Amino acid sequence: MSNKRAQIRTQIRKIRNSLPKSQQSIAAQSLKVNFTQHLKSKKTPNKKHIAIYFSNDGELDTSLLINELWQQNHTLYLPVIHPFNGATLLFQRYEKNSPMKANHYGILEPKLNCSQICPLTDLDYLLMPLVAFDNQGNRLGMGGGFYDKTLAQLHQGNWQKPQLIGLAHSCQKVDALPIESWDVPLKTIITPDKIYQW
Ligand SMILES: Nc1nc2c(c(=O)[nH]1)N(C=O)[C@@H](CNc1ccc(C(=O)N[C@@H](CCC(=O)O)C(=O)O)cc1)CN2
Ligand SMILES: Nc1ncnc2c1ncn2[C@@H]1O[C@H](COP(=O)(O)OP(=O)(O)OP(=O)(O)O)[C@@H](O)[C@H]1O
Repeated sequence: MSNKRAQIRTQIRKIRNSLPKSQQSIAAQSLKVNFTQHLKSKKTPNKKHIAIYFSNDGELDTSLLINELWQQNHTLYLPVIHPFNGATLLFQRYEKNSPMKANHYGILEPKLNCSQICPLTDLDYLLMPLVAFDNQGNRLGMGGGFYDKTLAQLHQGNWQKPQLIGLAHSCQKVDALPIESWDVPLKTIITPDKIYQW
């Protein structure tokens, strides 16, 4: 792992973990507004299959957005760390009463139920956590390679679905990230202040 990537991770994780609670709450509200507006701007009113994540480590809080998307009758999924297939993710249906358990990192995920897993290319949107992003839509994550390995199957060709959308605080933006061959750049990143599109 490049030292520079590790340095950026440590630095940005520290900054986002020190955001005051009041700012986190405002950011969660703005995320809800920004993503729902983004959906509306697409003028495709039907219900979508959307993978999201449970916030951890100072990440942009998704809880308000989750409730809003349920109210709008979209179908939601959360990442589940694959029980044996290396460090990849499965996306499992998430409903209000889904049984949950903490994963290796203490992040809640739905208890594995194979009948509720959505194939990656059946998702309309994949909302992704990230530690840092840059001016070109490159993404640096927590360092497990979970999302990159999961997306590797898509990266081979031209795919329509899912649309990859990164979620981040504005303070997670850097000018340029040192990129690696397996990094999958994002076309959209939503922050509380701005929607970036490439
Ligand atoms: N909210 C959220 N969920 C997610 C991710 C994420 O980045 N955010 N992931 C994105 O891939 C996957 C989990 N990846 C993670 C990788 C490292 C750590 C972490 O806290 N690492 C500790 C070391 C802990 C240990 O090794 O036991 C650390 O770096 O301090 C957390 C999640 C799946 N779910
Ligand atoms: N497509 C891939 N194929 C094989 N190995 C990969 C792939 N993507 C990432 N890796 C491995 O995973 C490790 C971590 O990758 P990286 O630092 O890019 O993770 P990250 O983007 O920060 O984490 P995450 O995607 O979980 O948020 C790398 O050292 C690399 O060896």
